[in-house]
Amino acid sequence: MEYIRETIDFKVANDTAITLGKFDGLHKGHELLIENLIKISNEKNLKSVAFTFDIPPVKLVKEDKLSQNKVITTNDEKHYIFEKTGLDYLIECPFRKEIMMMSPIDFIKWMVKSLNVKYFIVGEDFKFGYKRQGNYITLKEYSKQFGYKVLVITKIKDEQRDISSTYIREELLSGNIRKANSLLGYEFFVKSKVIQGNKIGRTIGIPTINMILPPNKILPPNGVYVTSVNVDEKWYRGVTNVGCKPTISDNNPIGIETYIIDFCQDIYGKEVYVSFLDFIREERKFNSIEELKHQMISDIEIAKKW
Ligand SMILES: Cc1cc2nc3c(=O)[nH]c(=O)nc-3n(C[C@H](O)[C@H](O)[C@H](O)COP(=O)(O)O)c2cc1C
Ligand SMILES: Nc1ncnc2c1ncn2[C@@H]1O[C@H](COP(=O)(O)OP(=O)(O)O)[C@@H](O)[C@H]1O
Repeated sequence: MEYIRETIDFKVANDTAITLGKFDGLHKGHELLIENLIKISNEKNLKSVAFTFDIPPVKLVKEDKLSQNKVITTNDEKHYIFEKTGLDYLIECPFRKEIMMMSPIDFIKWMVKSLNVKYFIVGEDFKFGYKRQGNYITLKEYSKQFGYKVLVITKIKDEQRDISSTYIREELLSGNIRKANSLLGYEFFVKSKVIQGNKIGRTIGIPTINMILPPNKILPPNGVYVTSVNVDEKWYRGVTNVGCKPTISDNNPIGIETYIIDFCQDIYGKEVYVSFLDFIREERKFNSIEELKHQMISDIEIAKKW
């Protein structure tokens, strides 16, 4: 997959089929769009393209609180998931003012000219162009003029409710990891580098990898979770604390740290993936590190048996 970013002057020489969106979380609904995109690209001999913006557009349009702009997947995590889909191109377009101001027709012209689009594959609620004025009907109106086809994909439902990034964010923020994972179609994960912590872990015989997260990454509520950890392409069972370690001090920033079961390596600086499987308990302030250690040992036992 070719990853095009930090430019609005992209070009693809071949004819293409394209899907567009924010794709936050790349959930089951997005997966259906991508499956259709790949099928059509193969049938019609087109290159497959996913077009997304490099930050959630809402961030530039409204001066909202950070909590309302949190994402399920960062750009880097999204790139990692897209990489596995087998698409030909991922375009992560900078969300610049000139693009925000483009009318729907100008947006279509731009796509057709720079990417030779022969097929648009979009969800039924896809909106584009200035003030989100364009939708799939607009795309269809101009299809003859510009020589492309449009396939509209109906949203997948979970019982009565459409599967959406908003739905999944709600479930994650409520701590319903298993529900969020079932809507995502994979396990919610965090990808980042291992940094130095307070070095207390090893003194109690439970070393933990500490990870720094971008401020806009959504996290489940503070607590202890069963996780899977990927180090150097190998998966291990883990047990992860999300929170500010109130037992250690009162002003730790929120972070995530993981004890990896049956693992003994120095991995500072390595990029790891921590996938969340289930909630064990809330984070608590213990009276001593010794009490915390006892609790951590029983958390590890739960994770081992899970
Ligand atoms: C399974 C697990 C459960 C934890 N639970 C709590 C907790 O309830 N309260 C708390 O203050 N810290 C908790 N922590 C964080 C510990 O305080 C932390 O791992 C320890 O201080 C070592 O930190 P260090 O890696 O920075 O040295 C937990 C950590 C793990 C791995
Ligand atoms: N089973 C394990 N789980 C997590 N980290 C481990 C494990 N075994 C060794 N390590 C290493 O130990 C480091 C954590 O030790 P710790 O004393 O908690 O230090 P820190 O506070 O810097 O995280 C990890 O970053 C990792 O390199």
